[in-house]
Amino acid sequence: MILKVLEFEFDLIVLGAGSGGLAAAKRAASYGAKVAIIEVNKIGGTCVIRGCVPKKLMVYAANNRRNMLSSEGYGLISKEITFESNILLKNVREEVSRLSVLHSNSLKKLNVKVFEGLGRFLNQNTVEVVCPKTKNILRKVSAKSILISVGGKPKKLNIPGTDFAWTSDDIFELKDFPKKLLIVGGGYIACEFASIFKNLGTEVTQLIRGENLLNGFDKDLSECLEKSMTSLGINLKFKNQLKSIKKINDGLESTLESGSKLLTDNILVATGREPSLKRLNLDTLNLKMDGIYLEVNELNKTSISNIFAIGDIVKRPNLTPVAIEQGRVFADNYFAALKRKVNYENIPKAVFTIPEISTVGLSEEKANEIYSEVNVQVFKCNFTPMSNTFKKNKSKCMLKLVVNKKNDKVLGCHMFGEAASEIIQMVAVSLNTGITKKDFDTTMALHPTISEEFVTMYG
Ligand SMILES: Cc1cc2nc3c(=O)[nH]c(=O)nc-3n(C[C@H](O)[C@H](O)[C@H](O)COP(=O)(O)OP(=O)(O)OC[C@H]3O[C@@H](n4cnc5c(N)ncnc54)[C@H](O)[C@@H]3O)c2cc1C
Ligand SMILES: NC(=O)c1ccc[n+]([C@@H]2O[C@H](COP(=O)([O-])OP(=O)(O)OC[C@H]3O[C@@H](n4cnc5c(N)ncnc54)[C@H](O)[C@@H]3O)[C@@H](O)[C@H]2O)c1
Repeated sequence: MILKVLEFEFDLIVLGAGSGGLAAAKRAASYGAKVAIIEVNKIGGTCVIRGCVPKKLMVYAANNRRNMLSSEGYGLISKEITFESNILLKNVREEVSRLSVLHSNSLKKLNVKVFEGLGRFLNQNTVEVVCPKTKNILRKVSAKSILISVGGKPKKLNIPGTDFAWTSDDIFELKDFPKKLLIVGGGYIACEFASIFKNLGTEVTQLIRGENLLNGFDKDLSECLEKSMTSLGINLKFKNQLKSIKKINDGLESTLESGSKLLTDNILVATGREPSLKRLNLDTLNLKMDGIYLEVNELNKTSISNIFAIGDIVKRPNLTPVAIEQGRVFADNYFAALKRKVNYENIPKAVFTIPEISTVGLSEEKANEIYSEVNVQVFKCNFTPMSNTFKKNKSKCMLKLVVNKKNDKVLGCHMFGEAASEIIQMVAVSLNTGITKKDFDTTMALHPTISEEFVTMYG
């Protein structure tokens, strides 16, 4: 019997040109694979277009204004600081477009074929590209393997008037900042935008369903952030929920579970994200699911052997570096037989509030749960950083090490304060090599810095 070898137009189709998809397409093409990438929006995905990058640029704006407002003690006196939000928003959009073009150009250089439109499955080797507006089918594309990297979208609240509220996607389309804003949620996006808007002059109320900010982070971090946000004048309302939204003249009236009402210009709902799988026509494939996520094995292979999935559609930390690494590891294994695995240990995380939060490894609570409280030792210090000496706002910083008493291994490192994210990136390297508390103690301090406290903390 002669087996017929199927001919496909491409070696790989990548669905979605975001953090993961771009990384995988570029790496696969660098091995000589014939790659097509399908994108329904701008090239770049959530991180570049409506996530990490535009958000961080806004954080820089907020940080600058905060410093300008509190620099009199340093002899820096500015009579009036006006914030033209339209300028910031326009500049951010221009930068994002520039980065999108850079990504497109690098795809071109690598001979990756870009199809603009919505990709959806016809079968396990074929995808059709559809115009999202007219729904016309533009093209059919086939490949030996397909990588799904379509990312996620914000969850909406199922309450009356929900469509009046913004999600994070809408923030980057604004022409101006609102004067009064209600933010719903206590996670990453809610805290980051509460900090951005408040530091740029908006009156902010934040509504949190639970008792703490940033559930799952070390308790000391969430407590530090709560104190700092309160002292900044953010109105934090815990153990309350949004029940309905009504449009009143130019504003929005929110009714809360407690019965009280709030009038603001706008509402930002930041209550989590979900995989964006609905438009892929996945019913034709019957892929196995893991709850709302696609089920994959450790090589990111789905239940169909030539289809892979990475990024925010799989049940792993939904962060850009994770999506990028999954994309690269997929391409290294599939196109260069490298036998690599993604290392999910000690993923550093940061919440870009002002001051910011960063963390790597186990929280004190998680370490106690795993190793039992008697085996865990905590080293912690709180102090006012020198940079705040002449400032009115004397925000403190907090540094913490969680150590396994039995073998002296550092299990977790947490920080609240300026440059916390920059510092924790380096600590993550050390944790991955199994650093002990003694290694910290025998490292010379760099003075005067905030991070020197990490090597001078004694129990
Ligand atoms: C406001 C915000 C701030 C964030 N800040 C950070 C941060 O500071 N640090 C960090 O590490 N992470 C951050 N993240 C998370 C990070 O952006 C995501 O984890 C990351 O972008 C996921 O990459 P991905 O490749 O899975 O998907 P995405 O980057 O979302 O890319 C998916 C792409 O697929 C496209 N697509 C969807 N469906 C189809 C289809 N059917 N056909 C064709 N194309 C399709 C989409 O248009 C999109 O471009 C943030 C997220 C948000 C929302
Ligand atoms: N700095 C960063 O790395 C960064 C920044 C932004 C987003 N992200 C990524 O994007 C993801 C999504 O961010 P996010 O802030 O939307 O999600 P999140 O999971 O961090 O926080 C969601 C918040 O909404 C609350 N919530 C959920 N359902 C609710 C409901 N029905 N009513 C009221 N509150 C509700 C949760 O208790 C939680 O406080 C993050 O988990 C993270 O992976 C990362």
